Amino acid sequence: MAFLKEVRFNWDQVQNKKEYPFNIPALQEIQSLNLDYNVVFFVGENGTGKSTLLEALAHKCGFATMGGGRNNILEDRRGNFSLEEILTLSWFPKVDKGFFLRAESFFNFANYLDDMAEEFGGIIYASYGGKPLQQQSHGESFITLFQNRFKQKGIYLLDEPEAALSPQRQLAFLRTIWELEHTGKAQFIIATHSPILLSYPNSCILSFDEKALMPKEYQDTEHFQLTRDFLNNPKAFLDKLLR
Ligand SMILES: Nc1ncnc2c1ncn2[C@@H]1O[C@H](COP(=O)(O)OP(=O)(O)OP(=O)(O)O)[C@@H](O)[C@H]1O
Repeated sequence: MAFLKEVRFNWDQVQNKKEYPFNIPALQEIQSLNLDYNVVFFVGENGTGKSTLLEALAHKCGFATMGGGRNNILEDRRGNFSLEEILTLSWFPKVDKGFFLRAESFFNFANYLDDMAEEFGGIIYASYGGKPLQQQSHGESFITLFQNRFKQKGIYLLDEPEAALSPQRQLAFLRTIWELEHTGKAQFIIATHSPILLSYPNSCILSFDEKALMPKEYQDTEHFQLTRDFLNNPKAFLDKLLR
């Protein structure tokens, strides 16, 4: 269910649009962003601003900025979250549960759980499959997280969840998304480079590659087209690339 309907950007509060995080080209012309979909994807080339917007949304939702939910206090020491200050979120209904997954700092999140377990005991792992995430492979710990922590009604902000997942597990993850979203329990906003995840039906794909962030059809994404063309003829691609 789409809980977060819209994000408005209050650019009049920005003094210098040349400085990070206000200098992201795909965002600078945007006054409001329609997020009224159960599943929204952010796509775009590396460095186009997907994580920056996702982190600002996570911070605005009150989630731990290194990843986690509201009750986790794992903060990003980079501490630059000024983008969130110019965002106004429109909710209906408002939810305050959910999770922010950052694949790149998931190790820190697992460490954080271990520190908490030392202080409060193994009960800390109850929502994470009953054992330390560090004792599982990267991919297994992601699956454990999805299966055990992604149950509550809420908003799930995921930054490159495919990072640790095999193609088969990415397909399984599509099923996890479906089970939560089609029963009205969850809204997902996912930054991804995965053509498998992007195939999820009835989603909204927002492309950061355009002059201003805009929706794109799955088949029109570079992720789909490049992967399709490559797999249709890997040899021709490699002959051209490696000569
Ligand atoms: N703390 C920071 N200070 C200054 N610039 C930054 C900071 N963090 C990111 N940037 C820059 O902002 C731009 C957007 O970065 P961001 O991480 O949001 O991109 P992205 O689309 O998520 O990339 P990727 O697909 O590689 O994860 C990049 O040019 C990056 O170098």
